[in-house]
Amino acid sequence: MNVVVTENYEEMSVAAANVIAEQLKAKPDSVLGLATGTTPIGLYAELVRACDAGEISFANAQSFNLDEYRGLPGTHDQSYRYFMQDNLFDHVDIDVEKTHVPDGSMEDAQAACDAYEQAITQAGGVDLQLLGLGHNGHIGFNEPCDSFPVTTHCVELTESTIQANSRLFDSADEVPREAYTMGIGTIMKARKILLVVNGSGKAEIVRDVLRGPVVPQVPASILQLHPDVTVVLDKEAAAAL
Ligand SMILES: N[C@@H]1[C@@H](O)[C@H](O)[C@@H](COP(=O)(O)O)O[C@@H]1O
Repeated sequence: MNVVVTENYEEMSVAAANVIAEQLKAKPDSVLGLATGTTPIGLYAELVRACDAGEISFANAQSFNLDEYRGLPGTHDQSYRYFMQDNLFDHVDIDVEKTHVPDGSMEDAQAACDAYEQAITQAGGVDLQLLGLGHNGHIGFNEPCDSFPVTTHCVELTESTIQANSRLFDSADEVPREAYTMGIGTIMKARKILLVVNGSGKAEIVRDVLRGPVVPQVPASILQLHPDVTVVLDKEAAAAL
């Protein structure tokens, strides 16, 4: 595991964006696994800048996002599809047809998840998967539980995740209770993984993830077993290491 500690959020964002930029330069038709949340907003802004400047191109790339709220159409301003359009897709040269986010408006959870898993396989798998980290160690929406979920599935969100994400909705009541997410197995199949974390509030969970035992109660701890992981932290998130 390659752990990079940066001074602040801006440096973290640039360092992480550089990993994605290098991937695109080495393989223009990369399959990128993308993430939402507040953590990658600066990283996406840096990718938009690099694309504008002609340093990188997404023209031949494909993308698969980690997760989506169940029940939110892509037009809802808190859906992850909307987030991706707003923060990245609308501002770079990616073909929107080649961008994939689980379809939160599909009622049949099993069908939605199976179709997504199949689409990833058909694309040849993910070359580089970007991840943020939940306060409880979740990645995507793989919440702490008793065994690692393997494939894309429907999850019930924990109360702590609902509370954490409620800041983006008008109230906690409006946060969907379920989501579709890639499984831990789906994530671990990515050829490379890039985990990005900032802020003192995540220092302890970063320590548990990187230095603690590999247990499904800390879902991201499984990354210790992946052969090619880069972790980019700001110094606050790295404080307990
Ligand atoms: N499903 C997303 C995760 O993919 C994300 O990594 C996490 C952390 O979000 P933030 O970066 O806002 O702390 O929150 C959400 O629950």
